[in-house]
Amino acid sequence: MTHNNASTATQLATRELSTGYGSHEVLTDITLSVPRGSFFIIAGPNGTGKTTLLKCLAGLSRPRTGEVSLEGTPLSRMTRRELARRIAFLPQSVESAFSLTVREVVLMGRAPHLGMLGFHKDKDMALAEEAMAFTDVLHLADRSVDALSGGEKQRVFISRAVCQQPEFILLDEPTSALDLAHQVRVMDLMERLKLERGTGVVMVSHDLNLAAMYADTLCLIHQGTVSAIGAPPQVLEKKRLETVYGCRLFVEESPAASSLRITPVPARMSKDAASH
Ligand SMILES: Nc1ncnc2c1ncn2[C@@H]1O[C@H](COP(=O)(O)OP(=O)(O)OP(=O)(O)O)[C@@H](O)[C@H]1O
Repeated sequence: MTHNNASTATQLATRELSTGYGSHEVLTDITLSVPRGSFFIIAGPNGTGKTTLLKCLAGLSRPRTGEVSLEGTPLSRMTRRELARRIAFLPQSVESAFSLTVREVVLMGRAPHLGMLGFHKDKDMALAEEAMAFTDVLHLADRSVDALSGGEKQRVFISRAVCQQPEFILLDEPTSALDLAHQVRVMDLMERLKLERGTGVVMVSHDLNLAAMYADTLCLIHQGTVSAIGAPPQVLEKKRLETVYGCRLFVEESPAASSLRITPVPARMSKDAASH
């Protein structure tokens, strides 16, 4: 089922966003928007401000100037609870302080939706089961999260975000510690969330090849500003990427999904790269 267009009017957007830490300005004048039902990937070299941007989009950091808004309402005017109902954020690493079972962690996704007394209802339990099935962790439901592998844990925290039923899900490098099969699994899950539930997916990733295959919009950040934004083939231009990343690259047609494939070139082969 493809999500209808009614909700694509809902946008998570920044306008002239600038921010930093102390005297260090990290992001300058970032204006972008992500519609619901789209897959938006943020890439760029280390230390260029991708995580900082994602935290601003999640409402966890306030920009110094400019604004982040959801459906036209500035995040700064929304309560934490409302934000948590509408936007799920998965940081680079999630540590659980207590030894909780997978079901308990996934149920935590319902917290922003609970009534005054904070009791889970049958509906919350059913949504947790559904989220665990969607992310293929149902068979782990009664296991302690602490005793799971990195890939399994990653899926549990994605499951918690799915259970939250957010309009937007924001993920910081969710595939960086995963093997190839699990990388594709996480990307496929996000694609299903986008298509079946109309969720807006915003992901920070260093993997330009995955971005080329999955992103509707790729945003390349360089030195705190948007270097390029658009469909992956428009952004993944050899000269631009070599300038931004400061290395030689092969950029060629990939056999997969008629997308581009980017390969960094070892120094000993860099003469060959010039001709590609
Ligand atoms: N809490 C902080 N206090 C001070 N400086 C910070 C803080 N967090 C990040 N920075 C600095 O801000 C800059 C951008 O950091 P950020 O984590 O947003 O970059 P990034 O593009 O996500 O990097 P990476 O690809 O390495 O994860 C870096 O120079 C970093 O050292």
